[in-house]
Amino acid sequence: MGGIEFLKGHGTQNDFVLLPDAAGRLELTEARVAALCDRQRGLGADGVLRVVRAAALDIPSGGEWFMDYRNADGSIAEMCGNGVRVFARYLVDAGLATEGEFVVGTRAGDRPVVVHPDRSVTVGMGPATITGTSVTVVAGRPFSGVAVDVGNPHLVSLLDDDVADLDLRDQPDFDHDVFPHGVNLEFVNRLGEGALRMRVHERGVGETRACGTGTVAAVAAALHLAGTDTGASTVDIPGGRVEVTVSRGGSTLSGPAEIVARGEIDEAWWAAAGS
Ligand SMILES: N[C@H](CCC[C@H](N)C(=O)O)C(=O)O
Repeated sequence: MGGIEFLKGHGTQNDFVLLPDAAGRLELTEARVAALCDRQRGLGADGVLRVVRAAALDIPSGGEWFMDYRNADGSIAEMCGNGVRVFARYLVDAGLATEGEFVVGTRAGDRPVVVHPDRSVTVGMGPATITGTSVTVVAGRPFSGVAVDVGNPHLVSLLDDDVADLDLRDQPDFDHDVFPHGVNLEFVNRLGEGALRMRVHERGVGETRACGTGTVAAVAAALHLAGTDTGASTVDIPGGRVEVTVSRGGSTLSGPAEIVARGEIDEAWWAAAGS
């Protein structure tokens, strides 16, 4: 009995299980996503990227393919920047898209991508909108932050203390009135002109080694605090380095994307994991 095709990939060590499912037939329950992402019981990942034709979902999209992103806890998020890079990489490797420019559909809207010959990918990340300020509490210490909407919600705290010293093992507290649907929390050091360092505690996942939408939020927040809304920066995350640009017209994220493996999920495991 055949299994269910999957691939494993990552963008700056933010890792994903990809599920080719052109017709959208897989029953992707929260329980199944959580079991797939479990690093002992399942394949292990920060999230799942279902690869489905936009037409199969009746979602108006300028792109042929839609990225159905799920967080490791099974929750749905509007957008995943590192995920789009890996998704685009897969489409080109699978011959479903041509290297160069094309569009990927997401819950946050269409996202133009450029898959470069060196296997890196640039994503048009849309607007990064400053929506206010709020506070987060990490291991008893409060930090003020800038709220940024990148299609998904972020709170960016710029610190003088080295972000390496933060204990992010537990979910930092945040204001649920400001973020009723949860929030991704970024902690950032300025390294100098056009260079940031960041760690992130992701909504629906926990601390990850990278967060694409989070790096865009971090650059937008740093620019805002410097009194502008346009600029570019590298962002060093535990999983590597990305390049971000932010302007009034939108934002871009550039970085590596790798497909690591492909295989089959056991049908009996899939059935049992679903409930
Ligand atoms: N955890 C995020 C989604 C994934 C974001 C991150 N993996 C990225 O690369 O943007 C959220 O719930 O909004």
